[in-house]
Amino acid sequence: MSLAKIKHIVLVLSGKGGVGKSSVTTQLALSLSLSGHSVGVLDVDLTGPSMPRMFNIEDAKVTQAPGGWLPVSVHPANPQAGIGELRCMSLGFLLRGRGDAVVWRGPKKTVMIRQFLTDVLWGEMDYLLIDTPPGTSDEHISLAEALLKDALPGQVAGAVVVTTPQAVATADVRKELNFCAKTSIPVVGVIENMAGFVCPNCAECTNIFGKGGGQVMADDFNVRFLGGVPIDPQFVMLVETGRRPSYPEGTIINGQDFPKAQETGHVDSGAQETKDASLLADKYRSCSLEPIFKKITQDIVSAIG
Ligand SMILES: Nc1ncnc2c1ncn2[C@@H]1O[C@H](COP(=O)(O)OP(=O)(O)OP(=O)(O)O)[C@@H](O)[C@H]1O
Ligand code: SF4
Repeated sequence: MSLAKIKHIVLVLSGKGGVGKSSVTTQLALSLSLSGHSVGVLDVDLTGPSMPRMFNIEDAKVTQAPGGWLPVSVHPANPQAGIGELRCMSLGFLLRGRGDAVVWRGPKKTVMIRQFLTDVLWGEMDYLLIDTPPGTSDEHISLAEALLKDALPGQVAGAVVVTTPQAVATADVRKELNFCAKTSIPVVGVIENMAGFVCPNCAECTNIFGKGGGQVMADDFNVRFLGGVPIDPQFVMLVETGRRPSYPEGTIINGQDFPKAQETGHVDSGAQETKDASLLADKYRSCSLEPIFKKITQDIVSAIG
């Protein structure tokens, strides 16, 4: 099995679309890699594969080697800088055009998911993050069955469930947590995304959708609450244009002063700055969400052991 040399497999789930599951997967991957772990990201959201866009590697091609597909490199390891390598495999690389969509029926999707689990040559990796489609579809059941059948004991560390402050009040997230219970996939924890908004004018974080629902729900289900992540327009800018985030002086996020990106020594070359995948992790260091994900990944790493 191509997953044999992966230490920990983590699924990223969300009750419904658009809550930021792929953004969370991206940031977990960057954060784990910035703390020295080698990370693979497998995008099995077959109807809307977004990881190539998130990592700014949309034009990359997957190479077919004798034993299977070689995942695309987002960046190599840099041991001097304490950065682990990051690789990605997605159906998006196999589609011909950026706007192409997959309109397969269930059985074909099941076959593709199985192939992704068996035919990608990951090699040795500390973490494999699997970005799943929203909801609890047949694809999730196929994925859970295939993983639990083929994975080594203890290799499937569990699921990170992503929600938003509004979604915690709905049945979707609860369905997701019930799905984990039924399929015997442990819940690593819940992340509440879009918990507040970082104003680009004054950099103050305002909890426009309320706060604390994720914590309450995690308590109800007796699972870990990993933290709240505000909406930061600078993160969207980083993904969409590849430009390094830069904040006004005195940025306050989650009640704390955010260290000024300008002080980290970068020179913001604005529009001249081009999309460069090798610099994504470096630019992410200047994002207000980076310290939040650093703390979340530390909690995940210590929970998984
Ligand atoms: N914390 C955040 N701050 C700023 N923008 C965010 C945040 N979380 C998500 N977004 C943005 O919201 C949009 C939807 O996010 P994303 O694609 O991650 O959602 P998803 O749940 O994976 O959606 P899908 O239904 O396609 O699987 C993206 O443009 C993303 O950049
Ligand atoms: S948070 Fe402050 S600067 Fe931002 S829009 Fe509101 S009032 Fe204006």
